[in-house]
Amino acid sequence: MTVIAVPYHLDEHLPGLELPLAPDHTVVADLPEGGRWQRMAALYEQVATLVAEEVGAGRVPVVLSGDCTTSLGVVAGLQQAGRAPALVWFDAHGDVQTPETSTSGYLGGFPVRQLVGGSDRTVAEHIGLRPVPERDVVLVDARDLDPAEAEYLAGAAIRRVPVAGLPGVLPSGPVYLHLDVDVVDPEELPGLLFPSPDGPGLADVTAAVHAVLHSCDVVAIGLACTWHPGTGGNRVIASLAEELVAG
Ligand SMILES: NC(=[NH2+])NCCC[C@H](N)C(=O)O
Repeated sequence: MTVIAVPYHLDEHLPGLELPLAPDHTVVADLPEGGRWQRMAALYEQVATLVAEEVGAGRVPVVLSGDCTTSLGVVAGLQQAGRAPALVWFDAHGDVQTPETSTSGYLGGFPVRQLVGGSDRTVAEHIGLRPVPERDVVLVDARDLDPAEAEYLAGAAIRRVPVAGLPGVLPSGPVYLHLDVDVVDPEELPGLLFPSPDGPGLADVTAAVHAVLHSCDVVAIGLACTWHPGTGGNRVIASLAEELVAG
């Protein structure tokens, strides 16, 4: 394992973001002037390069960031290293928005759709990210879907399961395990940017993550620390984060 910190929320540097693990590497980039996706593309290019190097050296990167879009760089890095992964994506949200369908305009609601080849293509084109087939994507507990997301998922090959339904759908090849902490019920994890009620508890999420780590060939992990800085999420999530590096 190797812990990589990317202390950003989208293109915004958050040097004070509390992370639940001490990093071996921290990615900080001089981002160009320009559109937000162009700025994020410059950041994720560095993430991809570092992930590819670490994977090439036989290590499993655990990438900590403040959002879910950093996953674009992680998956591109895995592809560069010859380990094109399936995705097991824990998140309260679907993250399958597009510029046309998003009513909030929140760019952090796009990354799964970008990973399967849709939505805004700026980052994918800049860093050479190839589409992950929809059938290789499992959304775990995406309980908070916008109407356009529900409509898209109803016609897509992406699978969606509750935490307890995971054992039946685990992929057999290399896996990128993504964990947006907002999958956890907000009663147990206050301070989330996008709290979504009625989620699984921390113990159930930890058990499910443990099962993925032990049943799949997990080649990289992304931990999206989507909390407001200063709200103590890093402490609540500490034992779950330790589980990720224990492997
Ligand atoms: N992974 C997340 N926290 N995503 C938040 C997305 C919220 C909402 N679905 C939107 O697109 O605006």
